[in-house]
Amino acid sequence: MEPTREQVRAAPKVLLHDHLDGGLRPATVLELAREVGHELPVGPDADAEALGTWFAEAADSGSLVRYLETFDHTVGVMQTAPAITRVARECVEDLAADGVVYAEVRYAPEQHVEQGLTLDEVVAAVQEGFDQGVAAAQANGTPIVVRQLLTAMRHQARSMEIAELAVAWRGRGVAGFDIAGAEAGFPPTRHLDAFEYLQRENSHFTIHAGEAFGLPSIWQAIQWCGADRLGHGVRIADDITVKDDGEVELGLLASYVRDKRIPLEMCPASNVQTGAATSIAEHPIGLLTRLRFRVTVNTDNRLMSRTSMTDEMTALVEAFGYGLPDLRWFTINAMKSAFLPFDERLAIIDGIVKPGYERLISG
Ligand SMILES: O=c1[nH]cnc2c1ncn2[C@H]1C[C@H](O)[C@@H](CO)O1
Ligand SMILES: [Zn+2]
Repeated sequence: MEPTREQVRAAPKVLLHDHLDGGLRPATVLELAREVGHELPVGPDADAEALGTWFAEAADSGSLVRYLETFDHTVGVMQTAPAITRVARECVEDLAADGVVYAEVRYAPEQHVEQGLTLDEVVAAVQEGFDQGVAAAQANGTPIVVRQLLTAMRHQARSMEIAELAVAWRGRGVAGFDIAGAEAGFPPTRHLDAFEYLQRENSHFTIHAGEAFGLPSIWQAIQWCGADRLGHGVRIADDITVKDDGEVELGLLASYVRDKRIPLEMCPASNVQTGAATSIAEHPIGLLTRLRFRVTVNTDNRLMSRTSMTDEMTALVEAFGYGLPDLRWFTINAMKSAFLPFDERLAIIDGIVKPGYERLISG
């Protein structure tokens, strides 16, 4: 039996790949833009609905580079500590209201220093907002655990600094590191020194790879840089052949990713917008799930992709006929792959995820 949208919303969900600067409420962008004098691409009379539509349509471009241009209008209004704290608090409130019980939310500190904040002040402002959001969600009866991932922009040259920042903030709300931005032309090995440093420090990191560029990017992320997880990784499907008789053949890299249980942070709606997949129904997540890769389901950018965890999972239910046990599998995959200590992961799996699905399945 396919779950209803309301059941999907009620199910405990785990989110590993969500950008803070890709998840603002349209109304908040409008208000902050007015406060700081940031010029938006919509007319002065546009309301939140119209601005939300602008983001979704502008991002629906078939190109990652054009998709990323829309972030000028979110990053542009996140340049002061109060603005950043507000966005971070609302992010947690929105995720908790959507039934997310654990989230790792990422952003690039280096993009929030235009008006004089230090990198450290940016991380502190986000943490303040996360703490406020967690307290509000707890009071609301929808408890959530949230961690930051610090992203370095792959076309810039600050990855070592950001990696050091992630290590300095370890244990104070930051669980790991990431690189993002335009993929083609900016291979992860450009930042090898940062990844080697993180490994020496026993830190965790994920790398956006195999989204707008193919197998070489995934190969470098894993075999040169040592990524714990892959951001997107959809193009791993290029290394899988499905023959006419249905037999499946995995290339060496695809085998490695599956054998080592390397988590794939899949973001179906975002991939359709950037052209990494033609539709949800044709998204490689179907094949990869069937082949039992370590697949996880994520939102990427809730504003630009007009999505939520409930939307992503509901779309998968509609496209592939998944039931609650499948959604539980994605969720446990994600929780197993989180950058939290093992005992804390287990506590969420056994104490929250499994009983939550059990109630829905038996009820
Ligand atoms: O899907 C993505 N691929 C590559 N980069 C991305 C994606 N979504 C967001 N970003 C970029 C734009 C943001 O400003 C930055 C940090 O969150 O990460
Ligand atoms: Zn992303």
